[in-house]
Amino acid sequence: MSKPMVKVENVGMAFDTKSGRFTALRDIDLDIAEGEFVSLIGHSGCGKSTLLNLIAGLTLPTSGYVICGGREVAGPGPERAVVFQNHSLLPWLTCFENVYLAVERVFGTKERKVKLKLRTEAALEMVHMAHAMHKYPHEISGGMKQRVGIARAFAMEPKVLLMDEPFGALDALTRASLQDELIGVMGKTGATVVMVTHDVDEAVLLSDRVVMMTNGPAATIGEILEVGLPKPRNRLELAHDPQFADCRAAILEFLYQKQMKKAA
Ligand SMILES: Nc1ncnc2c1ncn2[C@@H]1O[C@H](COP(=O)(O)OP(=O)(O)OP(=O)(O)O)[C@@H](O)[C@H]1O
Repeated sequence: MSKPMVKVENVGMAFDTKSGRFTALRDIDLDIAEGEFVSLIGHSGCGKSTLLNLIAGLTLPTSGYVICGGREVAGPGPERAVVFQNHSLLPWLTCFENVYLAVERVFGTKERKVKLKLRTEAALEMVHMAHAMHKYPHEISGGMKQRVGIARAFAMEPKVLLMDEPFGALDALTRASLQDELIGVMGKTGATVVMVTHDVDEAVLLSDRVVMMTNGPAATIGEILEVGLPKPRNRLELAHDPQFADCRAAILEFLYQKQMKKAA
């Protein structure tokens, strides 16, 4: 791998709780290349969000360090945009204004308003939300809100896009159409992405590599699967692809045999 975009080096994370110190993560080593799409998968509570938050700089590790774009992560920054499960749009702003606010924060000091508006519109068009850009969040569906959240993140042109179960709150059909849209957007932007998911099919469909985490406490990386399917991917074609089935089976085996046995 050429110089990684994200480097997680010997990271451990412990929380001080009422009942003492709780070690959530230990010995996490992970290099993510520029343009790579990596999913984090594992049983509930194993520490996927904790790891994503460490890369986002929302929390700092108790041991080891995280490097992004050659610099140590010491807090959140616009080069690492985060998309959460629940859109987190500001309810008093329209879709356009929600995206514009982020664009202005990142580019406002060096670009004119007309350019900022164009950036905002382009991001909303990319997720097919241009038609509803002047609507307020309460006027649009959950899937549409999530599209706006993704547009806002891409509009910031982050080096790394971090997504914590971005489609987890959506029904299966909306989720599938957003995954397909994300495949299209990825093809255009070549962004580096780290995504937390519980969905095995989603992980295989979208990822270059799937990082499988052991059960907590003191969770770590158990196995890493190289997906290797050519991109862009088409969900209908993959439904009959033996390589897709093998990837799926490898993850299921890790989650429901190897990890379940340990938990038992
Ligand atoms: N701020 C905190 N203080 C104490 N414990 C925490 C804190 N944040 C997370 N934890 C604990 O760390 C462990 C990992 O939590 P995390 O939310 O990262 O898991 P997860 O794999 O993302 O879970 P899920 O799939 O259910 O969202 C859990 O046991 C959780 O209770």
